[in-house]
Amino acid sequence: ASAQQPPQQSPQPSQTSLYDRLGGLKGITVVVDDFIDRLVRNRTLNKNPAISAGRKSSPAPYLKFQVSQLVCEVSGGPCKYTGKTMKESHAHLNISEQEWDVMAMEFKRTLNKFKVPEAEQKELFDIVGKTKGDIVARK
Ligand code: HEM
Repeated sequence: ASAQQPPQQSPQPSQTSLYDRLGGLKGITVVVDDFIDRLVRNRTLNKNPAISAGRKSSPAPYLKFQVSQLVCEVSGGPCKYTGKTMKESHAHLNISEQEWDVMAMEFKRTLNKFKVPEAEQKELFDIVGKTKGDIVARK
């Protein structure tokens, strides 16, 4: 007998994409809409003059579009993100560690509001967490 048998079954497809579990673009755009609305009115973030100026150059509807495209792409959806890199779009904003935490808290509020399950929340936080090094500029 040969030492190596072919596997009897190919591995099960692990699961549907995060994109599909979020409800596709309909789910993603609704979540992003609420999240960006929270960020643009957040007092702590608006105290940073660079962030406040960035809001003028990038109106909320534009941010909602770009962030939705990005989330769609990285969660396995059919979109192609065509915006700037996270470093290019945030380097001049002088974002602090504390401002990052405020953003994460608002994100959590949005996800809870729409009852996004824990597993999907964790996957989203892992994705967002990877951008921290490019977005946070100071302690
Ligand atoms: C404390 C955290 C964050 C703050 C305060 C913030 C704020 C901003 C501001 C003000 C702009 C517009 C900049 C300008 O026009 O000069 C911007 C752009 C953008 N941000 Fe953020 N952001 C944060 C985190 C994130 C995260 C975590 C993501 C996604 C993972 C993200 C995705 C984007 C995208 C896609 C753009 C548009 C890029 C383009 O113009 O092509 N941001 N952000």
